[in-house]
Amino acid sequence: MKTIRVAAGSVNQSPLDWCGNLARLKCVIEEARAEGVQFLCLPELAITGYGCEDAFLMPNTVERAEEVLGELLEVSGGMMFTVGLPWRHHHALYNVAAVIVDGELLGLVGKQHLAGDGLHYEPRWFSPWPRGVVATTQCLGKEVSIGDLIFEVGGIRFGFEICEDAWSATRPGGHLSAYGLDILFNPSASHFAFGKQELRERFINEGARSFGCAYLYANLLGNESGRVIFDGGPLVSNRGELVASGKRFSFSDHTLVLADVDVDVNRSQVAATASRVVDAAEPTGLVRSSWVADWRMVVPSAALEARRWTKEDEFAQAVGLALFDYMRKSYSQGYVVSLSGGADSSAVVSLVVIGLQLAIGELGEAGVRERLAHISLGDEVSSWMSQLLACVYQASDHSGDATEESARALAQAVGASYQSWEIGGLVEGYTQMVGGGLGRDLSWEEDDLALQNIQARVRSPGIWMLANIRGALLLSTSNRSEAAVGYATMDGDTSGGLSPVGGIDKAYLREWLVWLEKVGSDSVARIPALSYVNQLQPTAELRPADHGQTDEGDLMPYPVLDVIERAAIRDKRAPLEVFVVVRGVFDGYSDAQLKAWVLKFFRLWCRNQWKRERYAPSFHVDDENLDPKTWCRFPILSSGFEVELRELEAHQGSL
Ligand SMILES: Nc1ncnc2c1ncn2[C@@H]1O[C@H](COP(=O)(O)OP(=O)(O)OC[C@H]2O[C@@H]([n+]3cccc(C(=O)O)c3)[C@H](O)[C@@H]2O)[C@@H](O)[C@H]1O
Ligand SMILES: Nc1ncnc2c1ncn2[C@@H]1O[C@H](COP(=O)(O)OP(=O)(O)OP(=O)(O)O)[C@@H](O)[C@H]1O
Ligand SMILES: NC(=O)CC[C@H](N)C(=O)O
Repeated sequence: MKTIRVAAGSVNQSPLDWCGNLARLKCVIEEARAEGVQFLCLPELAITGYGCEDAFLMPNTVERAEEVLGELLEVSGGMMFTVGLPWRHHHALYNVAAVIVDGELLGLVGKQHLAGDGLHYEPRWFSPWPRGVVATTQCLGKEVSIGDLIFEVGGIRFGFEICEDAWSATRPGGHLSAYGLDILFNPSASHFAFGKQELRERFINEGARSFGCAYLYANLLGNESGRVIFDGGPLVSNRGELVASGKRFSFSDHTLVLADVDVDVNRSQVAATASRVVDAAEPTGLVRSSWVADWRMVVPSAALEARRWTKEDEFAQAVGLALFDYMRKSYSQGYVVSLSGGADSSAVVSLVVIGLQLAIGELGEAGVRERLAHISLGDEVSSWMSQLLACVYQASDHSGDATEESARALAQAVGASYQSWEIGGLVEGYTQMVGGGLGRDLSWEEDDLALQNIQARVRSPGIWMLANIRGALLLSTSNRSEAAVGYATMDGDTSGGLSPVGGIDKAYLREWLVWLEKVGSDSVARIPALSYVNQLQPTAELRPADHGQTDEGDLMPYPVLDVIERAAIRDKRAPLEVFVVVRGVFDGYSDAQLKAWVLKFFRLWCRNQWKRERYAPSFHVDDENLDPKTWCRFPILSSGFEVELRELEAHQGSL
């Protein structure tokens, strides 16, 4: 029996936060040491933070990262760990994992497959390290190996797959395993998306099974740089079986999971695999160290977080954590929401509440005070919500009692501060002023959009003013479905610094609110006061009540909009193909009606790219994202699929 103790740790880092990032790394290393860990995996680019953007190109960034690495050497006595940083070699930048063993830097492993799709832009800054190439570099005043390396430390063989490396068909574990692997390390910076942890578990288990080793997976944690949420949730698999899985969406600075692995058992199983391809020669990139980890005689243990994740729970916890982190990392005093009592603003309020409740649940009162040290929180925990979240209902002449009741009930139930303002006089003032200048009275017949938009815009200055006074962030409430078709007033209801539900569609938000009212989970408490909003039909309430305005009347049913949007934008189908898709999904509508909605979608989509460019940053939750800065790019000016739409319009008969 030869048992080693391995661990994977997640850390909540911030880009370029040299002192904070170092302190958190030291903390997790010390905890691992106290637990007797011998081999520890820490995340990709954890020294600098993953989201440094073009600051990766600053020589200062690489120099500071090297200094931090030097400080980490000093706390590496008696153990091996790996941590990620950017590194320059031959005037190119590489994304590397440093391997540190008992006070010595053994080498720098280069990432071979750069992440360049979706919200990842690594090829903008980094070069991929070529397979099979090994070189030397000067780091911390000494010559060390860099490149496609494999290590033998105290008789334990280990190699690396750095995040995207493991997502590729040509993952490095395949060729490394020919030389015999005891451990494969995967330092990662893998963004949250619905259902993605299951996918990670699949390739981690599969790697560990087919390479016959222990697989250590360490992801980053939390809202690191604004938009992207990292799950945390470190994992250890041994020969295909998940043996340790850490908390996802933790509010702590770090999480750590341990596992004891019997190397002898793994090796004999591998030796018994007749189909295994073995390379008897030494690998070119072999780096050896004589440091010997103490062998243990302990029965392998496991630390599994056995939890089935629903999409509802993932959404609540990921965005709750993202909002909490955003508040503390932006040093703001809390949040302000213009609360209409409708679905979007109610969802935004609920997510802020969930974030604070989860933080209190996990960190306790003292822990939250420490995390929000820049805020002088009230003596009573029960007063915190009203201190950190202010909601304002802003009634116009067209607002209904039902929405005000819904807004008030929610704010009171969650303990947020609440007030109600009248904006009718301000709307009237602008209408008179502009009408006076034009020399005519404005009317709904002639000036419909302008009269709608002025109400949404008049709600903006007061709520911004309140945000300024409270030193708080104004949250905008736009959802992804509205963003797709520009169904929002720019500088009106789009006002705000952060858009928590900008990445999620309206139909799902409404389902989620029902779940939150009626179901909840072990971690996320129900909010029964959402019963009011869940009974309302979504409406902008911008036209007089007798116009019977509803979002779906102005646009189209949200479920249809979602299917069109997915087919057109995520799946990149042409208008006629989109029509074929929706026709296959919805048989209750006529062809003429569906065609009209597809045409409307494309026209509004093309016309409103400029609005999407101007939305406040939102959180990434899936691959249907429309954020032009990170995910979905489209020209602001274009012909708007003129020819394709004409063809669709003219199309008759069977398809
Ligand atoms: N390519 C371009 N680049 C830069 N700017 C461009 C532009 N095209 C138009 N514009 C500008 O945009 C203006 C029009 O945009 P904007 O003023 O935002 O308004 P607009 O898009 O015309 O109308 C807003 C729509 O959103 C709906 N809405 C508003 C508020 C709340 C809700 C709700 O769901 O609660 C719904 C409302 O019913 C209406 O259908 C133009 O006057 C022009 O100045
Ligand atoms: N009466 C109001 N009081 C305060 N804010 C309002 C009011 N009406 C609209 N707003 C602001 O404008 C945003 C957009 O309006 P919208 O009607 O789309 O709200 P909503 O919360 O999405 O409700 P719905 O589900 O009815 O669409 C709201 O989320 C809110 O921030
Ligand atoms: N940092 C990375 O290499 C991330 C890429 C990987 N496909 C992921 O999303 O997890």
